[in-house]
Amino acid sequence: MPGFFTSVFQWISGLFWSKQCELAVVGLQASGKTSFVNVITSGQWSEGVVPTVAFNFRKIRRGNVTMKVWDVAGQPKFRSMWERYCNGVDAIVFVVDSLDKDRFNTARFELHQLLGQPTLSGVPLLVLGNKNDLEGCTPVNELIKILQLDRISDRPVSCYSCSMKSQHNLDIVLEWLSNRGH
Ligand SMILES: Nc1nc2c(ncn2[C@@H]2O[C@H](COP(=O)(O)OP(=O)(O)OP(=O)(O)O)[C@@H](O)[C@H]2O)c(=O)[nH]1
Ligand SMILES: [Mg+2]
Repeated sequence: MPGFFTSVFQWISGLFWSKQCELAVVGLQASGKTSFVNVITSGQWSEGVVPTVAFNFRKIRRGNVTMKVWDVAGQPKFRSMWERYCNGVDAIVFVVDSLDKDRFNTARFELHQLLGQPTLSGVPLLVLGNKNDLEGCTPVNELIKILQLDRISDRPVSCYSCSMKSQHNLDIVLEWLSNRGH
């Protein structure tokens, strides 16, 4: 019986507290953006993802939160599209391969170039240092320095080390995202 009351309470509170959250997921190619979207959509990890061409759009429901997700391609020829998909979202998710040290400078350049767009002023930013299941990954405090996240002062910024493969830290990532809903 308590279970019945709990679920009725959850249903009623869902009517009042249901939220919408629109996200754009960007970052260099092969950082794990599509893997992130797959895992939060279906809870399923799969090695067999193909590079995204242009973008994918997904709509998912997690508890009382409905998320609309733009998964944008990361290859150089697609990066000029990032601003268009980030415009008007509740949060930008920037995914970094935390092992790919050779491309950290490029990731920092592309991130700050994007955030400098006047249309994106104030949009909250979540940076994910992905692939922390692999040995040699860069810890979150180093990523914050390398990507110069401490210099961003015009918006809320968070950074987590995580893994789509092991799903480490995805609970706090989802919690952060649900708090961006309206
Ligand atoms: N070990 C490990 N591999 C991962 C993880 N996340 C993604 N990968 C692998 O990284 C590769 C690229 O993943 P994608 O999700 O396609 O990357 P993407 O950022 O969507 O790439 P583009 O669509 O080209 O921009 C794939 O081989 C994934 O299996 C992770 O957390 N751990
Ligand atoms: Mg992709």
